Amino acid sequence: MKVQELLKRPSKVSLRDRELLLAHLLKVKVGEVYLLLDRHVSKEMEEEYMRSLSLLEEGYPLQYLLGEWDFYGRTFRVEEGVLIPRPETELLVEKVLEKVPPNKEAVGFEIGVGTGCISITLLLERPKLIMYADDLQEKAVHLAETNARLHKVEDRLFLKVGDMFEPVKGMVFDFVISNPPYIPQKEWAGLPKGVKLEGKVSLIGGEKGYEFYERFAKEVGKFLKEDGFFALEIGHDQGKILEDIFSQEGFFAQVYKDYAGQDRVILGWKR
Ligand SMILES: C[S@@+](CC[C@H](N)C(=O)[O-])C[C@H]1O[C@@H](n2cnc3c(N)ncnc32)[C@H](O)[C@@H]1O
Repeated sequence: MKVQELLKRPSKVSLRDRELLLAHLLKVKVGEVYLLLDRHVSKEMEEEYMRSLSLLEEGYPLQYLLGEWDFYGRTFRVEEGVLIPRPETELLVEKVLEKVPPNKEAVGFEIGVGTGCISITLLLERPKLIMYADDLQEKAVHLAETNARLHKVEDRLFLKVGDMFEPVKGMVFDFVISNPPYIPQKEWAGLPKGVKLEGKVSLIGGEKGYEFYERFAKEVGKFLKEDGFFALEIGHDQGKILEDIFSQEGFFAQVYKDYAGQDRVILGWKR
């Protein structure tokens, strides 16, 4: 069977995802699939393609099938149970890059490192930066270590398993960053099956959804230098409530919307 026959097989999986899957199996870049349309594929590859296609049709995430996904123009390993990097999170990275000049020697801390896509991107964009990062899940910390080695920043990323600020007690930072879980518990049941594979601990923020920020707001002040700041990804409708929470704890806070016009990032400073 030829590549073009595989690609033409009717499926409810989008053409783009089928191209990505084929590129992965053929070990080429996605743009090169169309140069190989006349290539014959082995029986094994045909079977693997069909097996993968069935999984995708059942809602299994393409990213977990591929074992990798792109964030900010770079490729990161991904694994079930750890959040797949999202394009929306690039805005959080951009806001921090705007505030940390390219040659500044700064030290940052990320809570909930996941794949490591945020910290590793910041380290690659800012060569004098040092990052500390933690995650409740050991699996995430191991994955972030793998990604840090892949991108050769392992000597500037200090990782620990731990809860929120516990692994960095007594330290102060130029900034603290996080893309925490922020979905309310009641929405869990309605999430697509594939999204649930990213794990409750990655996604669910508590009954209200914003419990992480309430805890964070009470503690972050102790971990920021006088001119330090924090930057957090937030849910599309959480801007107002979070501005109030941070203002009550003595911070200036500003909400930024994403390209779809939804609340997406909050930045804050000590007053
Ligand atoms: C939404 S995911 C973000 C992952 C990654 N930073 C990203 O943006 O792709 C949230 C991560 O925070 C971790 N997490 C949740 N609560 C935490 C806590 N209290 N302390 C440390 N990590 C936590 C989860 O295990 C998960 O990996």
